[in-house]
Amino acid sequence: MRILIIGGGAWGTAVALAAARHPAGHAVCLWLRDAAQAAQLRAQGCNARYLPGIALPPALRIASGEQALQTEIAQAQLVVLGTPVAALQAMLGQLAPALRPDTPLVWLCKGFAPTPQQAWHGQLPHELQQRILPQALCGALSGPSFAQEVARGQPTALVAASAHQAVRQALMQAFHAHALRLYSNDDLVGVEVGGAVKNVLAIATGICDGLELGLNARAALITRGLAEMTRLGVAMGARAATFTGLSGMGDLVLTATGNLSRNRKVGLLLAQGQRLPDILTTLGHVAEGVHCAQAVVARAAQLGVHMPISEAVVRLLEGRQQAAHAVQSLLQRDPAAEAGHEDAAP
Ligand SMILES: NC(=O)c1ccc[n+]([C@@H]2O[C@H](COP(=O)([O-])OP(=O)(O)OC[C@H]3O[C@@H](n4cnc5c(N)ncnc54)[C@H](O)[C@@H]3O)[C@@H](O)[C@H]2O)c1
Ligand SMILES: O=P(O)(O)OC[C@H](O)CO
Repeated sequence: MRILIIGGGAWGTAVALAAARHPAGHAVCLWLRDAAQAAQLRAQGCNARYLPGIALPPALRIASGEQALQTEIAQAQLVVLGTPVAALQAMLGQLAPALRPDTPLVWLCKGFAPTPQQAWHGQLPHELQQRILPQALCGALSGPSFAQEVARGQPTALVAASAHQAVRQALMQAFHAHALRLYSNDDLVGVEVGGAVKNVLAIATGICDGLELGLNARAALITRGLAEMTRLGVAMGARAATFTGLSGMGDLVLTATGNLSRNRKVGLLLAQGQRLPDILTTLGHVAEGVHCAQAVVARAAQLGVHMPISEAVVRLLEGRQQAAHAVQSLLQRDPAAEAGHEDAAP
């Protein structure tokens, strides 16, 4: 299979590695927008900035430049977009001239478009795609997955999400092997909402742990976070069952508790009193929850969905509230019933 992965950050590179190591012997190309970085990857045989110490197999081709991109897109049997959500709108436009209508197109990003000044602010990846490439066969590869672990070949389960069977099958053929296990799901909305909202909730859990509120508080936050993620997803047309799966609960647990998470790290450092711009500078990687928290809350408000944890994260990120006050405001809310038990009035 001929596979093109666009974006040489941590996750794009890890996914390219997984495809290149597949026993079927796929022909894999990793395309980077930065020609100097591409040359460095070729020269050093690893992606020293994003995945230091992990060797790239010689068979993995590294490409750069607009002409090479258009040629690779036209020849690919699967195109994978590994860039952050903020780059998706532009990337979809770049793909348009060469993408064949029967070539499956899949994105790896997790978030809502964080572009307040644009009309598409707060849209999910598939909503952007529907505006720009409405005919394309699309989907997402999501689920609990730290790039470093996938790159090292450690066991990981992912979700191949698409309404199109051809896309789910292409993903299985490309990646399912050895330590990487893929599960299919046709609820793309649910998978995208889970991937986006878990980042915001991981910031909240990082704050909770950074303030040393305890393991009980962490479990409460994750569980109630899952409830608010599910409420938003269902209001947007997703199936509730998706949120109990890998791209919902699975990714929420990983990102909220795993110290490899950039979003969790943002929360831990905010709890120490560090300033958000300083945190983002030292992080050196994208933390999607920071960029899309406001969009999550705005989208929820439009739909009349209550998301108290995400709302508290937005107040903190915008500097409108201190962490300790956000905790107080969450604890002081009125008693409520658990989801599915609304008749059991408090
Ligand atoms: N790192 C992980 O463990 C992981 C796992 C699953 C999903 N994701 C998701 O994958 C997406 C990418 O994350 P990452 O970890 O690779 O980020 P990263 O910060 O490691 O790298 C981002 C990469 O995207 C590139 N980029 C940015 N704008 C671009 C553009 N317009 N065109 C081409 N390239 C562009 C940057 O140069 C950089 O190489 C995010 O949405 C993230 O939530 C990450
Ligand atoms: O490091 P994070 O917080 O961006 O999370 C990475 C992945 O999305 C975990 O599945």
